[in-house]
Amino acid sequence: MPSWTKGKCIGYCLNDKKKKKLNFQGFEDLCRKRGYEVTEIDLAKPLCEQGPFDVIIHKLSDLILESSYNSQSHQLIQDFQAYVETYPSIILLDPLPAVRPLLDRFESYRLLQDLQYQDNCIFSPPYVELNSGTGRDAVAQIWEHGLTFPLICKTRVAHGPSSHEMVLIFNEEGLGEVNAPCLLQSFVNHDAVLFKVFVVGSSHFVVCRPSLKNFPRGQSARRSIFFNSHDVSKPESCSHLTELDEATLEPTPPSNSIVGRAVRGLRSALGLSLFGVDLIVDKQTGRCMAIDVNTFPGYEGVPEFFSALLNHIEMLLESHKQVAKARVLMAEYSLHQRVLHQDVAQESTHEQAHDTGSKPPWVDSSLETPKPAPTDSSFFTLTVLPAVISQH
Ligand SMILES: Nc1ncnc2c1ncn2[C@@H]1O[C@H](COP(=O)(O)OP(=O)(O)OP(=O)(O)O)[C@@H](O)[C@H]1O
Ligand SMILES: O=P(O)(O)O[C@H]1[C@H](OP(=O)(O)O)[C@@H](OP(=O)(O)O)[C@@H](O)[C@@H](O)[C@@H]1OP(=O)(O)O
Ligand SMILES: [Mg+2]
Ligand SMILES: [Mg+2]
Repeated sequence: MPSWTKGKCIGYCLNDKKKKKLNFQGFEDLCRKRGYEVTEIDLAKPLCEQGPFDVIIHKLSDLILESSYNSQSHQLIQDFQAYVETYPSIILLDPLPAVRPLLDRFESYRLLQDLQYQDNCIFSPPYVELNSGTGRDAVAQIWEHGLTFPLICKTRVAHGPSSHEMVLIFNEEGLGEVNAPCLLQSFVNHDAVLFKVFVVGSSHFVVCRPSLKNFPRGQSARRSIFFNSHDVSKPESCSHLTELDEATLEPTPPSNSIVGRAVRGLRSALGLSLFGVDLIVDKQTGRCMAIDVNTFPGYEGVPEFFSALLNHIEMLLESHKQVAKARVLMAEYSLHQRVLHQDVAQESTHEQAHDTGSKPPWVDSSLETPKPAPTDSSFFTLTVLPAVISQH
């Protein structure tokens, strides 16, 4: 057990369903084996009585959403946010302001479009946001934005059981059956295969899942299909909607380079450590399309999830330690500079040599002549700090 993990405390805050699905006890056991303390956080009790924490892992999506209409949830979120702001040394996976955009499809799909502008290798199907009324009110926009039938309708809210209720719409008539707030997106044929990319810090893992089958492009007389996304794209999903009508070859998975570009682009746009992105390969163009981004997803099919998560935490702890060290060094340096300036002032007054007796940290005592001292504090801000930070 490395000695530096001793006494470090990892707090977590997950609902019962998430703990059970992840088998989170396995993660707790792994952490304890490596010398960490692990504490389950009870948001109803004062946080300062439960810590101190070095790391907090959470999925507070339910509470964040509830906080917009429930004063009790609002208070709990405020208290949590105030606590982590009071102790900025806590490593939070992930910060609440970074999580929020992924709970709203309007925001997350805008992010996907930005990604397409920045890197024209990662596409996302065209869509229209519906703020009020029914889909009928969006007909003009649908044509204007170049959307093509069939359309897939998704709720604006991206988290929670009802957020997975979707509709496949085959004609303008069908648009009358869906209500705002929702998003209408072109359906893209992709041979019923979904590539789920699960991200943990700088690592990512790709798993294959079933997905919706192909449909003829353009308007048709078909009636709309209402479905739950968890019935089509979970590992165990078994639905007539995922059975292809024609025999086709399996699509070629997106290349490592494309997946890597999508992950890097999203990681820097989102500022999250734990997220997932769903990719499909457009049957017509062969382009890789991002169709969904999720905060702290299930990582089902990723046996390395716990070790990747703990490795990521250890990398962050180490990097915090280095930054803290550099700060101490910088403080010592400025203090020494001040002492030196005082001495120089005194020397010029008394016109005599003066030795402070203390050695600045950059003087290597094993050498006969001291290394030249840096000339000003910019040495640290420009050289030492960036070097330390860039290593992490
Ligand atoms: N534009 C699209 N074209 C083709 N199929 C799509 C498209 N968007 C979604 N799908 C299909 O619908 C399913 C659900 O869509 P999406 O991933 O957006 O829903 P979700 O409920 O947010 O999923 P998750 O459980 O991953 O959060 C996908 O797994 C895929 O099979
Ligand atoms: O983490 P939760 O339990 O809340 O559910 C998440 C679910 O994971 P799980 O079904 O394995 O648990 C995820 O599935 P995968 O992408 O991993 O397939 C995905 O559907 C998220 O959108 C869900 O988040 P929510 O809709 O709740 O925001
Ligand atoms: Mg999805
Ligand atoms: Mg989703």
